[in-house]
Amino acid sequence: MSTVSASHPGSGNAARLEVDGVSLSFGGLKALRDVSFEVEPGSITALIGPNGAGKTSMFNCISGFYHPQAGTIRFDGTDVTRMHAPQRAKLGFARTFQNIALFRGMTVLDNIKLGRHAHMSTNVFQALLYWGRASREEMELREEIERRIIDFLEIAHIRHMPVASLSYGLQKRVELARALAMRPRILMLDEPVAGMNREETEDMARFILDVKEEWGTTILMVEHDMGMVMDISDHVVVLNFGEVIARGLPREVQADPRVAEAYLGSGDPAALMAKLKAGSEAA
Ligand SMILES: Nc1ncnc2c1ncn2[C@@H]1O[C@H](COP(=O)(O)OP(=O)(O)OP(=O)(O)O)[C@@H](O)[C@H]1O
Repeated sequence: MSTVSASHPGSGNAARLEVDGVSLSFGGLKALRDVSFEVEPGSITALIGPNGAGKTSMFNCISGFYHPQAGTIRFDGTDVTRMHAPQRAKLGFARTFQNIALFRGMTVLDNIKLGRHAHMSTNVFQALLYWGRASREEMELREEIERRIIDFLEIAHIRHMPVASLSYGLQKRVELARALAMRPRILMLDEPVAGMNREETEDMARFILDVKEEWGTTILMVEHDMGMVMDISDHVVVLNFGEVIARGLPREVQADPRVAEAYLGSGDPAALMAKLKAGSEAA
């Protein structure tokens, strides 16, 4: 397993996120209605719900791609609701994407290096200029961070390979590495195990838990794999038709008839448990 010490640059720097009364409409369609929840520092919170429930819309409001018409998003007490995505990245927001967003022709290491740019500028070209000006000490510090992330995620053997040559599961791991290179205070994972086989899913779940436990990073994820969500989350928030219908510990959410109804059309938690179990075993 990994050897990252408690003195890792990301440790002890977790942030609290508060979503308070957020509403978002697209024309006449209400994608989010008065959504409120908290993500505690150093915890894993999962945002779940059936297709079209509003999970991606919520994620985009938190990372700054969308701006809600009502409500407030606070990050360690700072109101970030009107801030743009690059400003939020500078505060410590980092995210991965549902469809992998890597430069496929570039090596793993170069992709991870691009994670740095969040703290320097708003685009890659400015980041490249910055590297030219950065002091030797800064460069050494960043290289140390990259080396530790690469060891941590067990990708040293592929660091000089082009991303396009890697399996899907490894590409997702490189995307996580790039997000970690931003030294996030909150890590937002958009369907981190979508499309993965069981072994890849278990590896990714282990790495996500390690990020929380060894770095203390606050983690918010959207994920459809219920087995994985229930295994590693501290807190689960359930959206349906843009509204929070349940939130709490994984076992509380699983036992909630409103959640069973949203997923199955009936309020039988036992049937939901059976479906989740079947889904996990089939994957
Ligand atoms: N850019 C947009 N323009 C118009 N409607 C949108 C836009 N983005 C989302 N919607 C609508 O808002 C609602 C919520 O969509 P959203 O993608 O947030 O749900 P989701 O829970 O992430 O779904 P899925 O699990 O299928 O990804 C849906 O009815 C969707 O069609």
